Amino acid sequence: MSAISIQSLVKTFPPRGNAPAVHALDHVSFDIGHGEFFGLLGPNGAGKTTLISILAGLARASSGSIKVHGFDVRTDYVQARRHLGIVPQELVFDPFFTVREALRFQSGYFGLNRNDDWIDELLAGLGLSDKANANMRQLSGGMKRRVLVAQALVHRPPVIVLDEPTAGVDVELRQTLWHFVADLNRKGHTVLLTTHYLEEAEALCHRIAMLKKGRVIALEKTSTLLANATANVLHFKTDATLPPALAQLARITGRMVELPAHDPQEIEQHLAALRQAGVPVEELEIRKADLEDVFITLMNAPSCPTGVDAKGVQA
Ligand SMILES: Nc1ncnc2c1ncn2[C@@H]1O[C@H](COP(=O)(O)OP(=O)(O)OP(=O)(O)O)[C@@H](O)[C@H]1O
Repeated sequence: MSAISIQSLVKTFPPRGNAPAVHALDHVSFDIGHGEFFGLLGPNGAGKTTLISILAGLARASSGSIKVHGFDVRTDYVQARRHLGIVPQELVFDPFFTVREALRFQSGYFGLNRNDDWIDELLAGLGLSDKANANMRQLSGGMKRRVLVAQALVHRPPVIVLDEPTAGVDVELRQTLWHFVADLNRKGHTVLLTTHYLEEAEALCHRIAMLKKGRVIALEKTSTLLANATANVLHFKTDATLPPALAQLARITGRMVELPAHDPQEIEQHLAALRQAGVPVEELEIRKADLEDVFITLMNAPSCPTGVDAKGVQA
């Protein structure tokens, strides 16, 4: 039995006014094993939040199923929910509670009345001990996010779901959060993470599913995705405009240009094309491809799933 099992999940939002129907999830299937740190990646609108909303019981699938520790999130909601700790993307909280009251209230929701020892442990682990009696509305955005993490964990769920937990969060909180979550994972908790920070996904996730327009287009170990990637990236800065053939391949951030290259010959071809177009380059270096390169290559490729068959089932 898997920690999370997703079978041919479909979510279609019906047409509204002039807007056509949206196929937010199109036969998504994958399993997450016990103790895995699993990344769900995809561009805006790929379907990540829709999938997590169905998992959390906040939205209903059009067809297909999700099970948590064998419990169907629809037909066995209470049991499925007990096994899940969900850290939502949005900062939702009751402004009138103190931090401790919010955590006690959430504990009560799961029938846990004497939970203060665990609440104290959570507060300490998340650097919140000195905020225990602060009112929620007095906390900074980053502190509120820490409380949301603690809230998700009050009932010691074996599966933790984090929906973009580091969006708009400073470096220090990111580090605290990752240290804390990685530790929980080492202790055996399963983690499902969605993030737009691919460096974090590369560093933390054992396995990754990439969604594009509601379909799984890659489902692999992180190491396999990286090993199969374009071998090298030509990295440089320039003020000039690239010739169109190169611009099409490049990732351009301000003055910084990154060009994927499969082999030394292709690096030489790129350099020759730049010389021919009179593009001056500064700080030229060649580096190994990272997860962001893999992500961009897969998202720009015509539909060609990696590690999945046509129905989204793992090979
Ligand atoms: N309530 C809704 N009604 C109609 N369409 C919706 C609704 N919620 C989401 N969608 C659409 O479903 C698709 C998937 O959206 P979703 O929010 O799941 O993507 P996402 O991968 O989480 O994106 P992001 O990274 O921006 O959070 C999008 O096209 C979105 O516009």
